Amino acid sequence: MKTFMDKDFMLQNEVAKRLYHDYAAKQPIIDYHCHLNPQEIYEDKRFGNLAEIWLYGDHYKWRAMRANGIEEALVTGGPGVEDYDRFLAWARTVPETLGNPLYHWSHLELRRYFGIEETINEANAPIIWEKANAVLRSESFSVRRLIREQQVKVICTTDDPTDTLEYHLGIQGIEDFDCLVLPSFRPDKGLEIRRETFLPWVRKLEASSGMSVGTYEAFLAALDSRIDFFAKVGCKVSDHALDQVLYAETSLEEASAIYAKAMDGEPLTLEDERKYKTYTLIHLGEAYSKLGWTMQLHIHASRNNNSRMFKLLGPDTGYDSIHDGELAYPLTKLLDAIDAKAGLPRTILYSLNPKDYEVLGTVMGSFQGGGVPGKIQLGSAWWFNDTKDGMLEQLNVLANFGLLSRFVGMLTDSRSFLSYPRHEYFRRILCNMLGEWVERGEAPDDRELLGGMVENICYGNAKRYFGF
Ligand SMILES: O=C(O)[C@@H](O)[C@H](O)[C@H](O)C(=O)CO
Repeated sequence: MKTFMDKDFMLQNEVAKRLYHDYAAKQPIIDYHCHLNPQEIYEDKRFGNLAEIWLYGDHYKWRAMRANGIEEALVTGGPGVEDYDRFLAWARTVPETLGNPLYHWSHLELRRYFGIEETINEANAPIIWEKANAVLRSESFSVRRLIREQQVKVICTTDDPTDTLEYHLGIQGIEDFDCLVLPSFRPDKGLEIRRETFLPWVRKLEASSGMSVGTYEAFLAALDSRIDFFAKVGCKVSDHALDQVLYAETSLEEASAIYAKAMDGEPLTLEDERKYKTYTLIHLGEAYSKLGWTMQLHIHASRNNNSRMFKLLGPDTGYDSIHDGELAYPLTKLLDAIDAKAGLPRTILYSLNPKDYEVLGTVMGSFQGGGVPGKIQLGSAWWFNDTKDGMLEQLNVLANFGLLSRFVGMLTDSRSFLSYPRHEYFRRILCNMLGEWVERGEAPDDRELLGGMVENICYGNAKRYFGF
């Protein structure tokens, strides 16, 4: 019987062990999509205790705690609730998460950052709390030190077009920090024309660009000016949440009239939204293509389902789920329209719904080319799918429908600085899958072929693909 989480964790054969230890483990990390706060990197934040760094923003853990019957005050905090109380509630929950990646991630994080090998449970909570906090209090434990020690070479945060990017600019001036911290252009609030956030956001765009937004064409010009600003700060990636993929044939005149209705506070129909989003996304896709940026499309999330808790806690607090909806038709039409305008940019297609993988795996093939290896990517197993089974499913679909060897690999998509072991988790799963192919005689035991593939998927492909 294998020891829990030893050096060969999740590596079930000799080829897998060799591929991981000799190739994957040595590769630096490019985390091209996450939700880390650039201000905390710039200020080199230190953390007061394990609850602060582990529980303050991680809605993955919050969901598990709620499912375990932990009262909300101990999940997201409340009057009179001490940090240790929250940590103890999490320590009580971890044993119940066995089978969920949180069990593996939590133990990996204690090992990798704190050298703690105790099993997480209520009995061990005091010693874990004491040991981890002693490390957190040490002079060397800061955000930038964490990033450096994990060999993270690129971080792409998720940023609103109206953001000043002051901290990204500030980080560029830090001499002894060799990690690129780049913004990602995420204009969701400028696309959601039927939401109450739209008009206030347009005013923010007007202020941040210093440009008029009185007409739709002026709005697009203001957006373009923010794209240019982001590019000057080093941005190479855009990102869109397409909770539903909408497409409708339209024109500048129609989109302009819809924008004018929105600016006058008039109600819009779903058809209006389809047309507005279509024209705006085509415009943005053309801009991304001209800049050589990568366009990420995050499809089929159902967000903030619990309206009662949304009012209390806001977005990204663990009340989301997998959405479904029409995909093949609107997505192929949208991608084709962008491609016809200026050639599709490098595009990564993520879906939160694994039933979409085969559709995405074949849609990819309709738009490859331009001399760019892996130009269109099937995005890594996202959010609820970044489990062992979910990662294997995405890797197998990509291998069956496209070129696994050209995959740009894993990302953390996290708000926590302790999440880089998710890359290790992915790398171990990838190496074990390839090792199993060799063990079954389905792949040659060719060190150069397999080792090179592993190094590329872990790091090399992303470095070349994004142009970091
Ligand atoms: O980028 C997104 O929209 C999602 O990843 C979302 O931010 C979610 O809260 C998340 O981070 C899941 O890992």
